[in-house]
Amino acid sequence: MAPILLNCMGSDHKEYIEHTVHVKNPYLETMEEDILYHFSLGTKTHNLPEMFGDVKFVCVGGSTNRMKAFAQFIHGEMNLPGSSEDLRDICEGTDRYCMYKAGTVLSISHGMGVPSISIMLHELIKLLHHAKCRDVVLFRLGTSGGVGLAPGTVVVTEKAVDYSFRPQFEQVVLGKVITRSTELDEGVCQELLQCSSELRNLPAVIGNTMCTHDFYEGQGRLDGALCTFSHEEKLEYLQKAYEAGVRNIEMESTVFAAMCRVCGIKAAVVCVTLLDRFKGDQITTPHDVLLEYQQRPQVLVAHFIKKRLGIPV
Ligand SMILES: O=P(O)(O)O[C@H]1O[C@H](CO)[C@@H](O)[C@H]1O
Ligand SMILES: O=c1cc[nH]c(=O)[nH]1
Repeated sequence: MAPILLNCMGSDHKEYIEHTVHVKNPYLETMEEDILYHFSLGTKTHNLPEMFGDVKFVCVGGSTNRMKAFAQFIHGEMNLPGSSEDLRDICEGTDRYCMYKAGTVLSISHGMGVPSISIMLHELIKLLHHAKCRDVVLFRLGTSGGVGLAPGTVVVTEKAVDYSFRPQFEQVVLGKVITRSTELDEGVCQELLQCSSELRNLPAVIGNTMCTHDFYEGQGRLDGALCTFSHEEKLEYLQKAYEAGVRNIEMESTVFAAMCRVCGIKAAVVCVTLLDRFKGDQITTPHDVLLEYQQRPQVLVAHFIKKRLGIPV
C-alpha cells in the first residue's frame, strides 16, 4: 500500500503557524472537557491558561531524574525567586511522566521509545493549545549512540531519519500508513550550534539522527539477547548510515520532529553521544562521566534560553 505523504505546512498558513500551537483535530472543539489522562490534568479540573499560559520553552527527555535536574538547573540559571528544591512535580497524580515548571520553561519526561513520547506529545500539544501558549520552542534533550564521533559530542539534529535514512515518520492510522515529514527548524538548529561555540567543553555538530524502535537489534548491537547478523554486517550498516549523514542513533526523534512540525511548533533535538558505535556496543564509560555528558545538552539549551530571554550568559 502506498504511504500518504502529509505535508501540513502550507505557506498560506505560515504566519498563523509561527505563533500558535496548532492542534489538528476538529473533534477537540466539540468536547466539553479534555482529560489529559497521562498527565493527570484536565480542562475542567485545572485552569490551564493560568498554569501554563506563559510557557515559551518546553524541554523533554527520557528520564524523570534528568528532567527534574534540568528544571532545578534552569531555575538557578534564570535567577528565579525561591529555591529550586521546592519545584514540585505537576504530574504527581500519575507516575507515567513528570513535569516541572521553572518560570517560562516546562521540563517533562517522556520515557523510552516512540509510543511513550508520542502519547506524551499528544497531551503536551493539547495542553499548550488549551493554555493558549504562543511562540513556544520545544527541545528534546537526550542521550544517543554516536556514529563516527568522539563520546561526549552533542549532536544537534538537522533531520530525524528512519532505519532507511529517510526523513519521515510512519504512523499507522485505521490500518493505513500515514507518512509525515521529520525536518526540524533550521534557524533554531543554527542558533544552537552558535551557542555551542560560545561554551567551553561543549563539542557539538549538526547531523542527521536515526530513530529506531529498539536499543539492541534495532540499533545493530551485537550484545542483545537476540542477534542475527555478523560484526561485519553491523559495520556495513553503520557505514551506510554515516554516508547518509547520520551522526547519532536514538529512539524518539522522528515522531518528535513529525508531530511538532504538523502542529507548527519550532523544535530541536539535542542529544549527547555516549559511545562511538563503530567502536563498540556496551556503555562502559564511568557513571560520573556519563552524568557530565548528560548535562551537556542541558547546558547548551539553557544558554540558548538565556540568550533568547536577554539574561546575561
Ligand atoms: O536519554 P533518552 O532521552 O532516554 O534517549 C535515549 O536513551 C534511551 C535508551 O537508552 C532511548 O530513549 C534513547 O532515545
Ligand atoms: O547507543 C545508544 C545510547 C543511548 N541511547 C540510544 O538509543 N542508543
